[in-house]
Amino acid sequence: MSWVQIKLEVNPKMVDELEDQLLALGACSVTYEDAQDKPVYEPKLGTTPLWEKTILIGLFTANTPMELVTASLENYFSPEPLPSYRVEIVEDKDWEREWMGQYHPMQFGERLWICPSWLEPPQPNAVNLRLDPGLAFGTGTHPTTAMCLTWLDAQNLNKLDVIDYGCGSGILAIASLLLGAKQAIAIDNDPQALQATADNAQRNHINPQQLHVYLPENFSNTTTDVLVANILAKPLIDLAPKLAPLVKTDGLIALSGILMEQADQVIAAYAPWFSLDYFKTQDGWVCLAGRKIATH
Ligand SMILES: C[S@@+](CC[C@H](N)C(=O)[O-])C[C@H]1O[C@@H](n2cnc3c(N)ncnc32)[C@H](O)[C@@H]1O
Repeated sequence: MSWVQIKLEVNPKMVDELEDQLLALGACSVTYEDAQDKPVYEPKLGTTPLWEKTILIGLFTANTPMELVTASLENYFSPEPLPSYRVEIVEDKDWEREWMGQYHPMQFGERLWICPSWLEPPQPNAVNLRLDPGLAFGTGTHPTTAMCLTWLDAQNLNKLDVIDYGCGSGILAIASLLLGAKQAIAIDNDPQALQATADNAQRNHINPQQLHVYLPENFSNTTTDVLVANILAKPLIDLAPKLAPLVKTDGLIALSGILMEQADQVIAAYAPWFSLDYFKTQDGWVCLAGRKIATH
């Protein structure tokens, strides 16, 4: 299995804070090395000498959209520029053991827990979704996923249909079903995400009749009670005219993957069909939620 890592050249004083930041962004592990121990970057004239810097390394699963990670880091460092960094693919099975020690059961809202398969759920009577980091995005560690999970937990999904647009690992579709939804449709433009969703559904004993996975081009439009989409602001804005007809009048929508400064643009793009409001903000990200209004 391959991984993707981001190496940031940072001031050693920032290491602890940035480690938390990378973990919050979904890193499976964070390690660091003093630049003088293992020089990775050539010193340039007029720049801070290497030995005053630390190389912080955040390791992510291969399909993590690194543009989400770098956008979030840019936001974190703003108004200062993002320090010098590089993103690279890593082939190293030893990392698997590294992150196994760092991925813990997590609670979202009142009822929902995401638990790795190698640990017993701390609350056996809670709604426990068993999930391990894999090739598709969506473990619950990223704030954009976490906010959607909290939103789903806060809804009464009993007997409702849910569409998870941009399903990644299928975490939101599977959580919806475990929280009582009648049926879920999971859509992604990455075939690997659809495979991961099917595998994760099986691991959670989801009835195959309740979950259907589609590439966007193979999905014949239907209407749903609830739509959740954790993609980036730009695709969400482009998709607005396509997603709007999928939701029944008075149906619910939650949109995530949006940076604070992009929220107004997303609200405006969906305004012809939805009254959207801030549901939650976390680490510079926003989750918008609302209902479909009657249009004439
Ligand atoms: C940030 S991940 C979210 C995964 C998961 N739903 C979660 O909340 O963790 C976004 C997913 O959307 C998919 N995606 C991006 N643009 C898309 C589009 N235009 N149509 C369908 N899927 C898309 C990506 O392949 C990726 O799996």
